[in-house]
Amino acid sequence: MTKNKISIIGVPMDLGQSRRGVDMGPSALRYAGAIEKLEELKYQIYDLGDIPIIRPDKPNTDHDSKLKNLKQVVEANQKLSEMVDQEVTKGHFPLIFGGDHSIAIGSLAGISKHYDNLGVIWYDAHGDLNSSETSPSGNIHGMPLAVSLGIGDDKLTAIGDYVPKVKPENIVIIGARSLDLGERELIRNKGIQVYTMHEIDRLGMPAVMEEAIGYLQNRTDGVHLSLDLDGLDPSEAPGVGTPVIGGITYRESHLAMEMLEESSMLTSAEFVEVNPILDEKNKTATVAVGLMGSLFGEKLK
Ligand SMILES: NC(=[NH2+])NCCC[C@H](N)C(=O)O
Ligand SMILES: [Mn+2]
Ligand SMILES: [Mn+2]
Repeated sequence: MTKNKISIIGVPMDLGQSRRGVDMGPSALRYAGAIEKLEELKYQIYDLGDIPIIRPDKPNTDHDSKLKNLKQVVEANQKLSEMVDQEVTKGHFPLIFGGDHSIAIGSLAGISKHYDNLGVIWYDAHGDLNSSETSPSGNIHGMPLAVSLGIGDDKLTAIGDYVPKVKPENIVIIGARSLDLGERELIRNKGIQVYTMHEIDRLGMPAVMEEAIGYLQNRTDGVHLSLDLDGLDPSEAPGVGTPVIGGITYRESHLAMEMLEESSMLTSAEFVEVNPILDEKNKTATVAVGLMGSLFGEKLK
């Protein structure tokens, strides 16, 4: 990692989807020793705590767009984008703890204004490329990557006051195995680079990461890692709200993190979708903290 100051921001958000528990993700990650691990690796940690999320009395749906809890998701992401922006301005590495994946809207809004060509690695079973028209669920956690491309509800795309946040050719999706029809169409039309489980099985993780890193190195001036724990196989990361079998293994994920750290290209990261209520003895947060170790330079010898 090029920076030695890390700013941690927790986002206890579960309003981008319908299962309770993912709002406890930041606590679970802290409980699993995230801060201690990074301190061991000699980083200076600035823990900004968790941002307040206003929970409505009952889940609400926007009448025109069927999006769930739109108002609260917009407010939280606006706040997150401002905080992230400040930390990047200070020269710190922003590390965001989710929360459901809708928080990537705020992370990317805060980070990307500092780069001409921000690269994004989307490590996930899903594409999160839906809009209100294509979403099967109305869950905003299935939309953040589309929103960052400028596609979706104006209230979401306008966060941070500029559109779009990322260019399709600067995105690499890794681990996809559940893509809705509209998402596939968008991937095809925009030429987004996707390594599905098919490519990971066929080429192997080392070749996939080498290719992905080479691809981004040539075209970006910073790279954000958005790691959804459901990218991993649910046998190894069971504490997630939308598990999909046939995922990336723990070992492959460690290797991916190590290769990213060797590339020194990463400028920000987030770990999302940890749901301790659905978990087994905090296994998923523990896996996430292990991966953070590799991402930030922990070595076996
Ligand atoms: N971040 C996630 N876990 N996203 C899951 C999205 C699932 C589905 N594609 C949807 O739009 O509802
Ligand atoms: Mn996912
Ligand atoms: Mn996701």
